[in-house]
Amino acid sequence: MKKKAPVVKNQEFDATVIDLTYEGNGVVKVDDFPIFVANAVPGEEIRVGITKVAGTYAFGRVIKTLKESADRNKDVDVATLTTGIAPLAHLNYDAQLRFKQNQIQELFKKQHVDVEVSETLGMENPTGYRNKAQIPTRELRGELTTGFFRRGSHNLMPIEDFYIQDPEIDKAIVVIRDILRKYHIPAYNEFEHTGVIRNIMVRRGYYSHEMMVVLVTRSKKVPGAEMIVADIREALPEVKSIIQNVNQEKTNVILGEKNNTLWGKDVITDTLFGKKFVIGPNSFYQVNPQTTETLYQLAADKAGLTGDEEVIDAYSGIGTISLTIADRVKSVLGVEVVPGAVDDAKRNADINGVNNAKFELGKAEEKMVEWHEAGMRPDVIFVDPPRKGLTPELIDAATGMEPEKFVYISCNPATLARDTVQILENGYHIQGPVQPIDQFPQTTHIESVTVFVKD
Ligand SMILES: C[S@@+](CC[C@H](N)C(=O)[O-])C[C@H]1O[C@@H](n2cnc3c(N)ncnc32)[C@H](O)[C@@H]1O
Repeated sequence: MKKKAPVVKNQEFDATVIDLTYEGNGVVKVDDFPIFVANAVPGEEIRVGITKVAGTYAFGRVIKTLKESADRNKDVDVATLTTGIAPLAHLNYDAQLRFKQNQIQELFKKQHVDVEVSETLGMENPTGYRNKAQIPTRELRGELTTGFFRRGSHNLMPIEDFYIQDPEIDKAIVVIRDILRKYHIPAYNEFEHTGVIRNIMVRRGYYSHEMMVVLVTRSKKVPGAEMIVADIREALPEVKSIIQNVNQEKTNVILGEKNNTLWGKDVITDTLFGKKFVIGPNSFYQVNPQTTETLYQLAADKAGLTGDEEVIDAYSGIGTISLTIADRVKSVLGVEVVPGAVDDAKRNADINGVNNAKFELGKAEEKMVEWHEAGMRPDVIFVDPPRKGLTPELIDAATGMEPEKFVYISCNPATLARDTVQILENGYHIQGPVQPIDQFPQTTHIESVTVFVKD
């Protein structure tokens, strides 16, 4: 029989925070029954108020902190902590880095994989790093408002300082918001599926300072588009590209597939390792330009490239890994599922005069099987999948091609640890420690590089 919850809604009591969840919530327990509390740091003593009781757990809030932890970050305001933009910001940066190393260790342990995990490589200045913002807009008090959703909700909280974004992007969001207000452009209403502007996306090249503005709209047309474009150009001279992206679906996915360039170029450029990259609106580009070079350098070094290798770069995006390693290998073949990103990758190879890199459009899990069946024998395979990780078919095909090295760049240690079990079963072992790199400070996201070598 299900045990009755030992707490009820609105109950208050004092407790010690004993742990932190993957989502960054503190954990307190009553008779072994877990209660998840936002903005609570392990070691702290708090007065908890129960906000919701579910079957086997409950949620609570901090009513009062009775004893503060030395790991608490005091340099962050309440608004940032209330939104979901920086769910680890209540921890000081050292504690965040330890949390990430520890998460990876725990997830491997759960899979019974014995592996060493190095200390997380962190940033010197771990705020204001994001080169891309995707800001939701909603009508609040009769006007289009920008901000971020409160944690675990779709209630927009108006904020102007997004804490982890490039401050120039924060300023641009406010400017664009005010221009849209000036022309009375209605924001999206997700309940009624009405309104015009769903999101404002801004991307800014870290080195180039080129800015792209994408207005994501529910409607096919943007009323007053010409005036809006003129005002944005005048107010934000860094803007090189203004695009309308149409998303008419009832979905949480931000971008639709259709883009309409309202003014300027259809891409912006940025630089990595001295190479130039064009980046289109739908293309993935690492959001932390300051740590991306470290990440790629590490992956390339760990692969021990000598110049003779035939390489596969699965999940190749706009070709950043392929093109930054191209002069250290014989050839590289990328595969990527987003057509615009493959176009960008091909353009990037041309721009940089790289002629030993090729890119194919397709699902990595299908292409790898095709290439395996065609008898391809790469020396090194890099994989850099989205959070859902690899498929069993991809792992079988990749290991079946018997590369000497298999370099796994992961943004989700849970799927990394899961996939590792199969890679090890298929005749590979882990070389050296897993290296976490903090691509996403203040958030619970964890990036790492793991190298597998053929037994
Ligand atoms: C984490 S990003 C890595 C991109 C690139 N390696 C980089 O560092 O910029 C993952 C990429 O995989 C692509 N992708 C997602 N699912 C895919 C699939 N099934 N097959 C191929 N590519 C896929 C995404 O569009 C995205 O560009």
